[in-house]
Amino acid sequence: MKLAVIGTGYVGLVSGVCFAHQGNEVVCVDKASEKIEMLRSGGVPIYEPGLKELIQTNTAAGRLRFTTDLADAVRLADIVILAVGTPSLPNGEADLSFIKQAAREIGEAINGYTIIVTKSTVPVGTNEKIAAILAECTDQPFDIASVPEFLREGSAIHDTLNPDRIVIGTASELAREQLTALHAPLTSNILVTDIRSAEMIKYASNAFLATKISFINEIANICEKVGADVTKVAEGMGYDNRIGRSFLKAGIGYGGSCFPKDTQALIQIAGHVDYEFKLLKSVVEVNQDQRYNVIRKLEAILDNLQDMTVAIWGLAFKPETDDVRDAPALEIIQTLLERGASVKAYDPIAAANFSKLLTHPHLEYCESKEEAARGADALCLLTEWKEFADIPLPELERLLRKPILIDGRNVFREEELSQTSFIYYSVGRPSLSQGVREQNPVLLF
Ligand SMILES: NC(=O)c1ccc[n+]([C@@H]2O[C@H](COP(=O)([O-])OP(=O)(O)OC[C@H]3O[C@@H](n4cnc5c(N)ncnc54)[C@H](O)[C@@H]3O)[C@@H](O)[C@H]2O)c1
Ligand SMILES: O=c1ccn([C@@H]2O[C@H](COP(=O)(O)OP(=O)(O)O[C@H]3O[C@H](CO)[C@@H](O)[C@H](O)[C@H]3O)[C@@H](O)[C@H]2O)c(=O)[nH]1
Repeated sequence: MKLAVIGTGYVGLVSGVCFAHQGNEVVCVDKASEKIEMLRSGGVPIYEPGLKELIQTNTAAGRLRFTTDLADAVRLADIVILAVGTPSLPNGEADLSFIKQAAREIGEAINGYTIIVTKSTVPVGTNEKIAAILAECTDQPFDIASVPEFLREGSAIHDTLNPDRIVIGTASELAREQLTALHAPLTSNILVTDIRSAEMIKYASNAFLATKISFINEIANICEKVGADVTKVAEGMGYDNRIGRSFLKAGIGYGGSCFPKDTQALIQIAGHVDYEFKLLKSVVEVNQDQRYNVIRKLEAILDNLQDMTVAIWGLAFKPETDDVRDAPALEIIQTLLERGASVKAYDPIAAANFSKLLTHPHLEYCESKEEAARGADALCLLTEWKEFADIPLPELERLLRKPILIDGRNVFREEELSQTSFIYYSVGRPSLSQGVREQNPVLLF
């Protein structure tokens, strides 16, 4: 099939490349000419394991090309995939301006029957608005479909080539047939729904996963007070198939380009139909507060952060990505700086993107984890990059001025810590934190 993919962010680029890899003829379009130039010259604007190689293979095979000319790509395509951004507006609603603009441009370009598929995450009812915009711009025949994307950054190619399910929301029999044929090589688990249900499936899925994370983070906070270990609690819960093991890792809360924005957008979607989504509001509130536990723990040990030097390991919102959108590290570092600390930060991949968001006279970006730790009064681990877990703890202890380690992702194990004199706080594992070990909680019931 001939596909045009509009937008070369994570979703557009990865899905375009993967569809090409399946043997389709794909043109990826972006209005950002610097991205297209980079892609044409063999570069990749995002860090995603395996993506560069897959782009090279499929470009060389002549199945994949890149352009800024949306009209040309759309004219040649049987199926047009919309994968532009839907960022948050200040009130939390999804900003649909990129979607509407792209829909107008597509409408003006289509040439013969075309299926327009929305992969961007959009509020319920948006695909109908897209259809209305298209109809205003063309008298050519078209159908629309909502095919939400579920890939995760860092494992985007694997997720796209091995999806748990494909959801196709459409009212058109022809679109259903063609889109089922397009996705059939990826999975047999294809669910066809009406358009509004498909749009809702995406938000409900992200909101549910975010709820699991806030739930386990609250359990972790209670574990710290009652002397239980959240990693054991999560393991014990996860063996129950009705609960499942995934998304029960306690930490500093979720970040990234999706959960924060999509939870806020769903609260707004509900609000527009006069429904207060109380549970999801609490999920967001818990998540927002969770990252400040890092600061609270530091202050519990150091008392005052003024003139302290704090090392930060990890800036990306999760490992294996250079994406720093809504990364918890941002607010944590800003708070440290506001409280008078100096910060030495290191991330293997994401520092360049992070430094576009935050510069400060007391914030230094370091070239290695060792450089960041050297001479610091405390170290906070915020992203669980593998290289952090690999460092021998006695070596780390020698680098730091004070052996204080706040592990926001529960990376280190008791056996490793027992050979050191670290004051160690993790998340929901009180038996490992010296501070709590010294004052075992008394349970009055
Ligand atoms: N990032 C993810 O992991 C992920 C996963 C699933 C779903 N989503 C959803 O997919 C959508 C895209 O997310 P992303 O992170 O890939 O986006 P992004 O913001 O990183 O990239 C979007 C791209 O679209 C381009 N663009 C905007 N308007 C255009 C136009 N008219 N013509 C051509 N190009 C245009 C922009 O220049 C940009 O490069 C969002 O709705 C997001 O919620 C994202
Ligand atoms: O047990 C867990 C799992 C994740 N996280 C955090 O949650 C955030 C999101 O992680 P993840 O879901 O792995 O990454 P994303 O790339 O943001 O993917 C989510 O958002 C995408 C965009 O909508 C969806 O397509 C994916 O299905 C959905 O998992 C990160 O900050 C993680 O550190 C935890 O704290 N604990």
